[in-house]
Amino acid sequence: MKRYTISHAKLLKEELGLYELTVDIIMMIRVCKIFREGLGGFREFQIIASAQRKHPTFSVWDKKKQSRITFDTMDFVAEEGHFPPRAIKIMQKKPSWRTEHEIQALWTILQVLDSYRNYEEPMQLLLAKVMRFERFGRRRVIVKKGVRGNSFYFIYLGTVAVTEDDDGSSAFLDPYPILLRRGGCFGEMGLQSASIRRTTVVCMEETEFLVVDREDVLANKLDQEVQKEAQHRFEFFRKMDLFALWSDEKLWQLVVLGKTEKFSYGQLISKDIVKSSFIMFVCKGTCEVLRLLDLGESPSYLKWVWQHLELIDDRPLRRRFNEPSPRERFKEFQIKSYPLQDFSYLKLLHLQKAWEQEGTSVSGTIKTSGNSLPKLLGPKIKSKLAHPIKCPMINTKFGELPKEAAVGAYMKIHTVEQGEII
Ligand SMILES: Nc1ncnc2c1ncn2[C@@H]1O[C@@H]2COP(=O)(O)O[C@H]2[C@H]1O
Repeated sequence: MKRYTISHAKLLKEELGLYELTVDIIMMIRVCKIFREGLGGFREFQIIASAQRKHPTFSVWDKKKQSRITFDTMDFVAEEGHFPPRAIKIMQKKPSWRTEHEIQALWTILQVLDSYRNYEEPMQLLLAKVMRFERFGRRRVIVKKGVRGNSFYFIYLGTVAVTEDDDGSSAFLDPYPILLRRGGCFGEMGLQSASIRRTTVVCMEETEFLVVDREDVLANKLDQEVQKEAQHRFEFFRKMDLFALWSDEKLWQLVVLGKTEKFSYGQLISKDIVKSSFIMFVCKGTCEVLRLLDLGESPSYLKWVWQHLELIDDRPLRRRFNEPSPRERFKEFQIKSYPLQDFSYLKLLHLQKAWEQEGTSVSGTIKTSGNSLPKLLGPKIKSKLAHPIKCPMINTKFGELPKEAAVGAYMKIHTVEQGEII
């Protein structure tokens, strides 16, 4: 009995020791976490704090506390483009701890982001309530293809690339990676369900994000707003003739793949629609498709400009631009005049044989009009400006062109109406 009592006490002591050790470990983890968070904030401050401050701080004597309170004005100013430190501080708080006033302040700052403004105001305020701030360096993978994810990201500063590989390395080798910049967003599917990521997103430079986590979305009833918006998109597609034969299930798959974007009057939607990887449906309003007629890309414009400049400058015209020889142009014309596919090589062989048989020379039959200058303009310009012109030049495909003469014009080629597709 005695022996049993001793061993029981020993066991109890051992268990207590284990308990104390566990408590110590938990305590240490908590302390480390607090330090980490503190240092994170300090690092952000160091990055953001400007090197040249005029009147960075001022202090007042607090009578109650009998101590000096120091106030750093730079806390309220962000270095150009960075997320303001005051907003970072608000975003470090739990959503439920953020006051109405703070949410309103965040809402104002976030208006610079196009993708944020796309949402209706109630949704914008809810997002401001739950967002957290993150900053990551170049090459950091934010979302990994094939991995389940439940966060949605707004880009406040910097650039990310969307890639098909797992580690995002292809973005640094690809001459034309898919890039998302300030004001863009990605991972929106993570808001509706913890879905598998379709692509990898990697930072191309130091990038600042505002992140929305799914658990915060659910806790703050944001999912209802997201659902409302998705329902709206579903109804829009349902009315379109194009999807008349699609089942509801298929249409929902399309709905979750897309997002609604708003553009103001005169705002550029896409610089080169041919290179865009999106299909756009116009839900409201109209937009215009313009074609740029870049005169700098036109050899005849270049020739025309130089014809006029040579009159002033008195230099040989042909030296100025790399126009192909008439023979080359004729060959190219004959090749192009063949219909069907690109059998250029065979066509050229065939043509050469034909010329050999006929014993004709192509250059003999073509005359260039390049040296024939407009007679009327000549004397007038010459008499006005007898000295050579010095002006900044740009290099084009066909030779040098005075910078001022590198002009172009946009031509409207189509208007896309509500319910139509780009
Ligand atoms: N071609 C693309 N252009 C821009 N963004 C894309 C493209 N493909 C995927 N994405 C975004 O990259 C994200 C990767 O994670 P998700 O699949 O959750 O959501 C994806 C989209 O938000």
